[in-house]
Order: sequence, then C-alpha cells, then structure tokens
Amino acid sequence: MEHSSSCDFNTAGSGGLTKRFKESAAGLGVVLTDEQLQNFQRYYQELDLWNSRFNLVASTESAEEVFVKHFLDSLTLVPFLPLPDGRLLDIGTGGGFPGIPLKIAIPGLKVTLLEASRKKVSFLKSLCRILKLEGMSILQERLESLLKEESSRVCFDMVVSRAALKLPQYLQAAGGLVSPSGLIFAMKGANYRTELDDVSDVLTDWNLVLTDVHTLTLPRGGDFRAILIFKKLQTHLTFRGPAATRI
Ligand SMILES: C[S@@+](CC[C@H](N)C(=O)[O-])C[C@H]1O[C@@H](n2cnc3c(N)ncnc32)[C@H](O)[C@@H]1O
Repeated sequence: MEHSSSCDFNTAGSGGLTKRFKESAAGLGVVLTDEQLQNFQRYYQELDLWNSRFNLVASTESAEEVFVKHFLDSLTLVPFLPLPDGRLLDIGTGGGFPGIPLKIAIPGLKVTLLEASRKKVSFLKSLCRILKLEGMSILQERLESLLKEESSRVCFDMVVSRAALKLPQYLQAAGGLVSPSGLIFAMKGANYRTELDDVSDVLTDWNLVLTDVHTLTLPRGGDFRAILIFKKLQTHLTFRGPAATRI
C-alpha cells in the first residue's frame, strides 16, 4: 500500500481524491454526504496504519487504487440492495470488503462480518469503534462452523462476499444462511460465465434462481465487474384434491 503522501484527501480542487471518489460513487447511483466521505477517509487511514502487519489490501496499492478497487467496488452493490434496514452477511470480509463500505453508505443495514483471521477481526473491531458504526456484528469464525449453528440458519436477508470462495461453495453456504425471498450477491470478474457452468446442482438444492447479472467497469482504468444476483424462492404448501399432498 502506498502511503498517504499520494493521498490529497482534503484538496478542494478538481484533483482531490475525495472529490473524484464522491463523483464516481454518484456515477454508480450512490450519493455520499460529507460525513460519509470523512468515514471513508478515516477507513483509508486505518488501513494504511494496520496494513503492514495485517495484510488487509495489497501493499503496492496507492490511495487512489484503494478508493477505486476496494471502496468503490464494494459500493457497486448499493443500488441492488433491496432493504436499507435488512440483515446483511459478508462472508470472508478480510479488511471489511464489501461489508464496511456498504454499512457506511447505508447506515441502517444490520451488518454481520464473518472472518476467520483473528488479526483481521481485531482490525475490524477497532475500525467499527473509530467510525462509530452501530448495528454491526463481527464474528471471528470459520464459515464451516457458522453453518453448523442452528441459530444462523436462514436468518439473513442479503448475503454478500468478495474474493473469498469459489461460486459453487459460496452458493452452497449462502443458500443455507439466506432467508426465503432473500438475495445472494456474487461479485465476479470477466470469467463469470464459466463459473456459472458449475452451479446448477447447488441452485436446485437450495431453491435458488439467478435473477440478474449487472456488468460494469470500475472508473479510472479499473477492473471489469459482474454482479450476479441470486434469489431464494419461497417454498409454498400446495394442496391437491381431497388427499392433500404437501410439497
Ligand atoms: C482474499 S480475502 C478477501 C477479503 C475481502 N472480502 C476482499 O474482497 O478484500 C479472503 C478472506 O476470506 C477469509 N476466509 C477464507 N475462507 C474462510 C472461511 N472458510 N471462513 C471464514 N473466513 C474465510 C480469509 O481469512 C480472508 O480474509
């Protein structure tokens, strides 16, 4: 991670990183207030401070790259989240992506961050205290053990994850954690069609359907992004004739 010397956060002129970030977010349909922008600046400063020890983002990334590849990329989900006060789970959040930018942008979300690494969880807890983010739950746990807990079953309205699991494994896990009618978001790159080839069994197992694919290119020469949205269908009780059959 390149350090803050290249990061002119407070520059009011057209070159200011904050201004460019605000404009790029608005281009995605995400309008950020000054307070939210300050939270992103503070988030960057904390990443910069902790990164050398905890490996939260690539050490070669400039401030601009962190704002585009991590903050903006996370915000690409905002227009598609249906419930501003819903329960959202981020699996394998690492340095908080995409869960923390989503929480900053939509403060009413009830966000659960799942992360196996104790070091990364201590960063996340410190960050949430500093940013005064409320309604956060940070679990230092492996996904495999969360899946064994009855209380975590079907209790999230939205499940998100970036760069933590392959698509079939992600859907297998998220299918058991998302509520009926809930949504699962996968953030994928240019090879998303190939990854979709391997998911038909898991879609059937969990009653999931792929409802939307949104593609975009991140600003300033950023990466291609495909946002895949899966919906868990409601299971209905169907009664057929006098000898009622439950399906
Ligand atoms: C490549 S990083 C991605 C982090 C973040 N989502 C991002 O996009 O920058 C993957 C993260 O998932 C975590 N992880 C991997 N497998 C996991 C599991 N089974 N349960 C919980 N966390 C896991 C790792 O500790 C790591 O922090």
